[in-house]
Amino acid sequence: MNFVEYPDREFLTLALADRLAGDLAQALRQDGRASFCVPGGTTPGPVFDTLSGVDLDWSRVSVFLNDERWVPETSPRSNTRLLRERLLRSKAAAATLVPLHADAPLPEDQLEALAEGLAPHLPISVLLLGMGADMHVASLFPGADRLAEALSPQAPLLMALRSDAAGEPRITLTAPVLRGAMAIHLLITGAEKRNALQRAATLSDLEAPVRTVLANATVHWAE
Ligand SMILES: O=C(O)[C@H](O)[C@@H](O)[C@H](O)[C@H](O)COP(=O)(O)O
Repeated sequence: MNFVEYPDREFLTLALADRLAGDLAQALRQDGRASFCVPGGTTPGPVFDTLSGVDLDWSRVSVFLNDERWVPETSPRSNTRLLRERLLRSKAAAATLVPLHADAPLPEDQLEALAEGLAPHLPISVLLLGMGADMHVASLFPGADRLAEALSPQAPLLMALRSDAAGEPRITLTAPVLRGAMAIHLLITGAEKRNALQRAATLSDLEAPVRTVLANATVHWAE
């Protein structure tokens, strides 16, 4: 793991957006297309704001979430809504959104169709992840009902998981899909998450699911 500490959050935002844009540009040069997998939650908004204005051939970039909360897009908890409002606008409006949500009561109802839509965009060229203070990434929560299966090398691309900490049911990319990314960046802020990351070193993957991507990740941190 490569740990990069920034003087403040604004510095982090600009430097990380620059790094992600560079990785995406490299993937476009190499493969003619790029896939960009991003987190929801509260931390990445400013990075999305900056990236959305970056000059890049966004028309050849597909964008999808690490995970989605099974709520309608009108909900303030919808990660898809966050993506549309903060990333897929300005220059990045030309990117293609690969959905991780559809209108159905349960994620299981749509899992197969969503996985079929996602498969052509894999492997992930550039992966950005957030992390909770409980050391979850995507919706791989410690204690989630099907966590062991989602961490296993044989896991399907997408799974529906439930855990008390998550609130609503989740749909999430699984560990092998996340680990298969060409470039992996983890964005965390604040002392609590930094301490959690240090603690993860002494725990198992089931206790600290973030471990599943750490070996090849660059961690970007600011207070
Ligand atoms: O839907 C989600 O909740 C996310 O994709 C999740 O994995 C997120 O990255 C972490 O929970 C950190 O969230 P914060 O940035 O809000 O702390």
